[in-house]
Amino acid sequence: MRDPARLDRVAAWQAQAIATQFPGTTLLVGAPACGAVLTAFVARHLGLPVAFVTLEPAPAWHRMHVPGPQHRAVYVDDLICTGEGARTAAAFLRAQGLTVLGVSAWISRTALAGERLHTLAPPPFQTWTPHEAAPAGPPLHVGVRE
Ligand SMILES: O=C(O)c1cc(=O)[nH]c(=O)n1[C@@H]1O[C@H](COP(=O)(O)O)[C@@H](O)[C@H]1O
Repeated sequence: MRDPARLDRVAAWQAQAIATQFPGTTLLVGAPACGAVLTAFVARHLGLPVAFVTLEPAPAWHRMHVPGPQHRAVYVDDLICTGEGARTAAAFLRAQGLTVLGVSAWISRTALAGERLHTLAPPPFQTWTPHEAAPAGPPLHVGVRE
């Protein structure tokens, strides 16, 4: 999402969902790249600290914050597609001694069995074919898979 003000509105909604669905959360863990940006926005609404994971070449903490094992963490992302990233991250957090309360996302293609998943909107994804030229009217989705 390119507009920070709009991102913040969704982040506020996601923060409210996390407060309701995952009470007792002490840390938000952001997915790589855009997930990290989103997570910082969400955390600001909850007054919680953040940490970020990198998944390639192997799961690791981003050096900005290596949290202790006492945390009760929620993994935050915008979209869950195959669920592989979320699963890998959750396994990493547990291996680091943290308690994983669940995963919060906007929408997911998978139920993410074995993890507690909460999404802002129900499945399924709506998928668009990228357009080269503007269609007769909005919306125009360029290079977007989901
Ligand atoms: O840009 C992306 O990484 C991305 C593009 C897209 O169209 N769909 C999509 O799910 N993603 C990201 O891919 C990650 C989820 O992929 P899975 O690990 O397959 O569930 C999330 O971090 C999403 O933000």
